[in-house]
This record gives sequence, C-alpha cells and structure tokens, in this order.
Amino acid sequence: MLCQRVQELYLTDFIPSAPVLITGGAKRIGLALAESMLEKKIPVIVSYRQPYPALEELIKKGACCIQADFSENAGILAFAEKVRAQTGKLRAIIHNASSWVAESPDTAPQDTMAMMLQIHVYTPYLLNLELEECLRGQGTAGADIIHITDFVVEKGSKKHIAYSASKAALDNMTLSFARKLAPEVKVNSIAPALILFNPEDDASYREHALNKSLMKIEPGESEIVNLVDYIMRSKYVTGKTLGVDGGRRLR
Ligand SMILES: NC(=O)C1=CN([C@@H]2O[C@H](COP(=O)(O)OP(=O)(O)OC[C@H]3O[C@@H](n4cnc5c(N)ncnc54)[C@H](OP(=O)(O)O)[C@@H]3O)[C@@H](O)[C@H]2O)C=CC1
Ligand SMILES: Nc1nc2c(c(=O)[nH]1)N=C([C@H](O)[C@@H](O)CO)CN2
Repeated sequence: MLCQRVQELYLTDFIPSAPVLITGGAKRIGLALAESMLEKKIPVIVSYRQPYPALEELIKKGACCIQADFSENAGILAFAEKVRAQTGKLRAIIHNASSWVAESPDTAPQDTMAMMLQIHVYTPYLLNLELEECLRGQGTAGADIIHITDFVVEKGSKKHIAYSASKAALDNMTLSFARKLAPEVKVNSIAPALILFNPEDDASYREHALNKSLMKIEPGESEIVNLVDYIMRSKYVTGKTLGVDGGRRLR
C-alpha cells in the first residue's frame, strides 16, 4: 500500500481520528494546514501536483502524499479511488487546491474559465460526491468539508473574472452540500482576502494590496490554520462562509 503508515496508525488506538484530506498540500497554506494536523497527531492525506521539497518532510512526519492533477475529471476520479484505497473514513476534506489566474491576452477566455471551473468547481464537487461515504457514519457533526473560497466572491474582481466566478460557484456548493450532508457532515467556506503574498509580488503591488484592508498586514497561513481548527471543533456551525479579510469590505 502506498501509505501503509496511515492505515497502521489509524487502525490502532494510537490515532483517535480518521485522516484529514487536504488538496494542494505541498506548499503555502495547504502545507501549513497539513503540518498543523500532524502536530496534533491527526493523520493527513495530501494531494500534490508538483513534488515540492516540503513533501519529503511531510512524508517523514507520516503524511500520505498522493500525486494528482485535477486538470481532467479522470485525474479527480483516480485520486478519489486512491484515497478510498487508503482509508475507509475521513475526518475532513479541505478543498485548498486552486489556481489564481487573471484574464490575459495570451489565453482564450473560454480556456481561462474552463481552467477555473475545473479546479474550483469540478474538483470539490466530484471529490465530495466520490468520498461522501468516507465522511458519513461518524456520528452527528462527525466530519467536515471546508471549501476555501475568496473574499472576491462578495464583490467580484475585474482582473480575475473567471477565478471569482468559479469561487462563487464553490461558495454556493457550500450551501447545497451543507443541506445534503447534515447532520453527519458540516460544510463551510473560508473566504480569505490577502493571506500570503507570492514571491513574484513586487513592492508596489504589496503596498497596494496591504492598503486594501483596515488591518494592512500580510497575516500568514496561521489565520487559516486557526479558523480550520475552530470549524472542526464546532458541533453547530454549518452552511456558513467565514471571512478572513482584515476588514476589506470596510475600506
Ligand atoms: N494566498 C492568499 O493570499 C489567498 C489564498 N486564497 C485561497 O487559499 C487557498 C490556498 O492559497 P495558496 O496557498 O496561496 O495557494 P497556491 O496558489 O499557492 O497553491 C495552491 C495549490 O493548488 C495546487 N493546484 C493548482 N491547480 C491544480 C490542479 N489542476 N491539480 C492539482 N493541484 C493543483 C497547486 O499545485 P502546483 O503548485 O503544483 O501547481 C498548489 O499546490 C486557495 O484556495 C486560494 O484561492 C484566497 C485568498 C487569498
Ligand atoms: N490560488 C491562489 N488564490 C489566491 C492567491 C494565491 O496566491 N493563490 N492570492 C490571492 C491574493 O492574495 C489576493 O487575495 C490579494 O491580492 C487571491 N487568491
């Protein structure tokens, strides 16, 4: 088995929790989420597309890392099959995998929209349906689905139209899956604004982005880690979008 250790740990009394599945867990926010779960002795299954250096450490810490490219539906379904082969139950699915693509003259708009829908709509939609039985059967509020969306769902984005629309669709699926899966599974969205810059972001962009919020900081991954922890501890919060945006809407 690819990740025997997850099975061994979960099937003994050493691990009190079923694994948490995090998509796009090899870098940045997804990696921080995986590391925080492992620190709490919660087993982790992560998807990764490119093999970043951090993967080695995750594997050493006991994570089950499965390579997956969600650009085609076959890749999504094959990944779901590999997850089912690793575990019969999941404590949570955190849909973190994402691509932040702006409209560009170099890419046909239909291709931009297709790419955005593929990663932000088809991937969470198919994985939620394919892994539903792994989430059920653990009691009331026994499992969570967390869709990571974006603050722009509530205001749009003139430079990331397809991205914003696809995240809005993901946000709406939170309502539908919350209705479908309650009370066994809670389903919530986390809607961040600026959390973490990208290395290529220059000083001028960074200053402009910081000034968009009241708090004017780049808060870092811990804001998402802490909110995921809160959601997973709750027995009551479901169907909600929880913003992490530094007061963006009040600027
Ligand atoms: N960073 C921020 O400030 C903000 C982040 N968010 C949201 O938070 C979440 C995490 O953000 P962040 O850590 O910056 O995300 P990144 O864009 O840095 O990473 C997302 C991950 O998703 C993976 N991914 C993208 N497309 C695919 C695909 N087709 N198949 C498989 N994997 C794929 C990437 O893999 P690879 O690198 O190999 O391509 C990467 O590991 C995202 O949903 C994002 O939209 C929202 C607002 C602000
Ligand atoms: N998949 C990603 N989505 C987003 C990112 C990112 O790096 N990857 N970054 C942002 C910005 O931080 C934006 O919120 C502020 O400029 C949005 N989404």
